[in-house]
Amino acid sequence: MDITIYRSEVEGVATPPPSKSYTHRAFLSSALSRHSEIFNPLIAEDTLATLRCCKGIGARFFRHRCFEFFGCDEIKSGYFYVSNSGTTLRLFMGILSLSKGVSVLDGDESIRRRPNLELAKALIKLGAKVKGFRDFSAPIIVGGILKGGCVKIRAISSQFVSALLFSLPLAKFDSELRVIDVKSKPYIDVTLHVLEESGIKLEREGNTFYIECEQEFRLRRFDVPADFSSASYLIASGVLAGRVELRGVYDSRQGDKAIVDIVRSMGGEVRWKKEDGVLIAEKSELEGIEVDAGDTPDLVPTIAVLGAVAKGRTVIYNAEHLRYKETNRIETTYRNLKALGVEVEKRRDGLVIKGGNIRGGVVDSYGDHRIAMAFAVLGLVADKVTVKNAEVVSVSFPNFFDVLKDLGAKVEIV
Ligand SMILES: O=C(O)C1=C[C@@H](OP(=O)(O)O)[C@@H](O)[C@H](O)C1
Ligand SMILES: C=C(OP(=O)(O)O)C(=O)O
Repeated sequence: MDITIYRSEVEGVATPPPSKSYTHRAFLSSALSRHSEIFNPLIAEDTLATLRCCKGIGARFFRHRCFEFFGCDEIKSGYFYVSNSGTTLRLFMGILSLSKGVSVLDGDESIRRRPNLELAKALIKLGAKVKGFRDFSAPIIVGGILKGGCVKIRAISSQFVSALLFSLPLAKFDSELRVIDVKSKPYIDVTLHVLEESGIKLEREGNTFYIECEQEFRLRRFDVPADFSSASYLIASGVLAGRVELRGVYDSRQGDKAIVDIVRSMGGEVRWKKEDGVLIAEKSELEGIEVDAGDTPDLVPTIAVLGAVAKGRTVIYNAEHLRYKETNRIETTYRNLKALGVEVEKRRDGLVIKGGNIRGGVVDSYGDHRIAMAFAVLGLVADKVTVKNAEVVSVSFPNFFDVLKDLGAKVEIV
């Protein structure tokens, strides 16, 4: 499906979808706990993949006013299809290595390109059996049993650390996990938050985690907060093209709440009344800035489109890990900016964007939800932008185009 966004003003109230990262973790913890209730989870393709995998390991759940879970007695092995979701793949690599049987994990074309080498090596060192192609990209075969112990991991993805933090509390022996060169750190805090709520005990000294063995997950209830990566597209719409008031946006441990400070430092008018969960973004003149994206890789497409409109240069650095996402986002962001006439330079660890000159044109999501949403927002201030393969928004924000339309954007299915 291709979608055209015409230059238009936005004005109104919207509610961003629930957090994808929190939903994955809350579902997984519920699948490992006896009985729990998850309120306001994100229902989108990535989190449906996690739900399917939860069912695969033996959990049962019912959807009524919330998701009510009855966790598995023992972790079942089998065939697990994670669709497009890297988080699901990594979390379940850890969990399935606790099962006696042999499992196969696979996903779509994009998942098959994403590397899992360091996680596979750590799991093998701790007693699991893992087999896969070069870089241990999917399809991967995972078998037990993860025993625990000491391991050091170079974390080009924080998801490797999250996978170990979720699985090692169920291992037979205590573990010591030393993490080096970690990227996307705040996602580890999100993991620790859900583990705390699940009654899991672990100690942290800097980048080393000490994890007790043979623990029990005891999540009872979890309320999923709004997603700040998804909110970033709506905030960007407000500062570029009118006024957007977001509701239900309370504070949480998501690193991507940094979008508020990033937009402010570009000169954007954003007010966040945390206690009320209200965030207002209003049209402003933006100026280019330098952004360290080490902790917030998912914000990069949003920052890049803001940089394309801002006066002066926007430099995004410390973002090598963008190469290992749904697409190589340094490349796909670069290509789309070029297609819209923006002056942009690719670097090993990011992008340099000279803002100001955008023309309409055709861009491609390349099958990446964040690229589709960020470039749709740019359409609000260009003559006319067509986003090819825009249906991928279903991965994290299924009603994105409806929300944009309700805010007044001119959106047309081509
Ligand atoms: O754990 C998570 O929920 C995520 C971690 C991040 O990935 P990396 O740690 O691989 O950078 C982020 O990009 C992804 O969208 C979600
Ligand atoms: C990279 C992302 O997710 P995942 O790693 O779970 O595929 C994302 O949502 O931008």
